[in-house]
Amino acid sequence: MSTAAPPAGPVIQVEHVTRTLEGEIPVTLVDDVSLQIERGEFVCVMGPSGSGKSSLLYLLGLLDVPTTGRVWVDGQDTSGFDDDRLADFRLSRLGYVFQFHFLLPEFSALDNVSLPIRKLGRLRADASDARAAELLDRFGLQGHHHKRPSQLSGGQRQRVAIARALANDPLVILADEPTGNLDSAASANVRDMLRDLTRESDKSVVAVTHDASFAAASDRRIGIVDGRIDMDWRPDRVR
Ligand SMILES: Nc1ncnc2c1ncn2[C@@H]1O[C@H](COP(=O)(O)OP(=O)(O)OP(=O)(O)O)[C@@H](O)[C@H]1O
Repeated sequence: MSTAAPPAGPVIQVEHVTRTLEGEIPVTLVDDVSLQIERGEFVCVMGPSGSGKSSLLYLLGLLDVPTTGRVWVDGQDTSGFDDDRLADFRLSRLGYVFQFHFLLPEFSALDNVSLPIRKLGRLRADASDARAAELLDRFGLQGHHHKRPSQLSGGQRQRVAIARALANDPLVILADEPTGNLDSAASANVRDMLRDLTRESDKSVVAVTHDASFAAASDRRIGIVDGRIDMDWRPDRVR
């Protein structure tokens, strides 16, 4: 699968991004973070519980809007985007994998992957289903296309979720504890699938995780403490 994106510039760039929750006692979730995610990087975000990792991932993935600062995706400043434009950007350029799969329980695996393709509207229904089937097969789900999420194992469900995240050929996959509910064999499988995406294409993966094997497999480790970047390490750059 190829992406039509130009191979220039970071795929996500955030500058001086802060996210504050207003209230009697305001809470700062993300505190003046600036970073760039390059094309093809496998990035692992780590840090103590409650340090703001998920909050940062939501800002990178346009699932939340910063209180101050700017987020560029694919070279475009998203700060002036209205909700429709943000939704379109999420659907066409970004993919998400969460700890809980969030598959639609009443739909088959095939429909769960095909629905976002149909929603984007670039392919007809039959072509959307064909692409969904191809993605499921790629992740070893032959013979499971017509099963509902409840008829699949945890690892299989997460592979459907990865296929769904790839449905519209995104530039980046944002993953929040993608192996948090899986046993070690299924975790390794999901980790390798995400890593392989960054090796076979110039897609990037940003994964929030407590899984040390993710960090070992990553190109870059970002540490978050108290909503700030505490470490940003690329092993290949220090050799
Ligand atoms: N909607 C909210 N209202 C109040 N506090 C919140 C809200 N969302 C997040 N927080 C708080 O903000 C902080 C950062 O949360 P976040 O989920 O980003 O951390 P995290 O590093 O991903 O944690 P974990 O590893 O436990 O998932 C935490 O202290 C959390 O309790």
